[in-house]
Amino acid sequence: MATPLLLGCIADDFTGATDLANNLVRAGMRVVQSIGVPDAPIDCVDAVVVALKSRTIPSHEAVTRSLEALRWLQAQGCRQVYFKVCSTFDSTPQGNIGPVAEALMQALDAPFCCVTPAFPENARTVYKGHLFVGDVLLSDSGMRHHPLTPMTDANLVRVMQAQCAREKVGLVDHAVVRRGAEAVRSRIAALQAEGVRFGIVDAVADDDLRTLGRAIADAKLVVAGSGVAIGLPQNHGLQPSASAAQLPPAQGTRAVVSGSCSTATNEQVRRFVAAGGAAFAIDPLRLAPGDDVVGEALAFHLSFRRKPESMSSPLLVYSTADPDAVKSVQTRLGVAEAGAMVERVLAAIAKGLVDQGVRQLVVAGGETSGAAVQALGVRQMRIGPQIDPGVPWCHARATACDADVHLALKSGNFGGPDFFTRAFEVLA
Ligand SMILES: Nc1ncnc2c1ncn2[C@@H]1O[C@H](COP(=O)(O)OP(=O)(O)O)[C@@H](O)[C@H]1O
Ligand SMILES: O=C(O)[C@@H](O)C(=O)COP(=O)(O)O
Repeated sequence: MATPLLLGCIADDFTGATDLANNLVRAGMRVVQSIGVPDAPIDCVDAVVVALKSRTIPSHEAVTRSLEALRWLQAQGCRQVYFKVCSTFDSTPQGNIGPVAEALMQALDAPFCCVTPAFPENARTVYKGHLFVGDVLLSDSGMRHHPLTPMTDANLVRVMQAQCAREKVGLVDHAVVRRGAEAVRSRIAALQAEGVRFGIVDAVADDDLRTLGRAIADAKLVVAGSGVAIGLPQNHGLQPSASAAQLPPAQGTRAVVSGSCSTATNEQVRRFVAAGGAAFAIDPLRLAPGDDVVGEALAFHLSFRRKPESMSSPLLVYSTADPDAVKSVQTRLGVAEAGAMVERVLAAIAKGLVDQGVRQLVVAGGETSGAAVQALGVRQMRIGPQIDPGVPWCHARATACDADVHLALKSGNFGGPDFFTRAFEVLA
């Protein structure tokens, strides 16, 4: 057997997985991200992040897939399990955070589990159990318009409790966290004595996450955004390391495929187009009757590349739209149907672009990234330099295209407004 893993991670989407892997790498762990459950042991790593696409699938399927990932991680001797969820707690009233967390807790026989999406570096903070995105409550942020997981309640104790069938949810509030790891452990013991088994943990700064990391050094399970990752490698004496971020030199041409409709992505698309970037817009209403939009996008790309001055410029293909436009498409096509149809088309375009020579590809959107990475036939990703908090460049074999590619999977609300141009500068 390979060396036992220090940390086994299960991420509910692919951008979330790279976000977590990025924070672990920066805090000094050797990490491999696997797309789905690996089929063989992975040697010389401290942590493996198993990326699932389980955020919006039916709960029972999310539970089954997460338990499969858990069994593999347990077979690698992992000591602690990290269920990575979104920093905006993206979920539906049915789950899947609660059902998966309960199933993992039961399978691990974990007596208690801390839960926090806090990621202060990306302006996600939790105070009195309420999640803030920047200066506003989650329910007042752009997340209330998310196409698949609109978030309309910022009270995470209430949101988590509504998704749990068995366990009670309590709060480890900031007054406790501020007093240090011992105080957090005492609060956990007090909650357990009351029969509470999940604790939403307040965190408004990185120091709070480091405190939490120390407090849960021996915990079997943690449910969190990527923020808690900064506090776990320290428990194994690991120090931040720069060498973990080296990737092979970048080659080929550049492209961005965007299916995210989040506020940050809308602004990134707007900036790119306003600056004169080459862009192909997808109208979802043309997909239902079966128009060959994939063929049109790829023909557009080929004609763009015929211009010699275009060789180093990225091409953008996007379905990104504002909340009103998304709503109108969903009314015509159905929410799930529209999402799945757009994902399928963008994934086919991503594969087609790599077949046409793109080797540096940014994909915006968690579900979109999941679909694209599966279409490319990627099995494992090496984590490289960070572009913006939560988004690293990665390097992978795209088996479906018989090519090596640099990939950046951008979470919807991550990245600065000029992300679609600056990402490539970081790689160069
Ligand atoms: N114009 C559109 N109308 C309706 N749905 C869309 C449109 N563009 C993208 N979608 C769908 O919205 C969802 C966006 O989710 P995702 O890719 O996870 O982005 P984010 O990271 O911003 O949450 C996907 O299922 C995608 O196919
Ligand atoms: O924690 C986060 O916010 C991200 O890692 C993440 O999971 C975002 O999901 P998407 O916005 O669907 O990309």
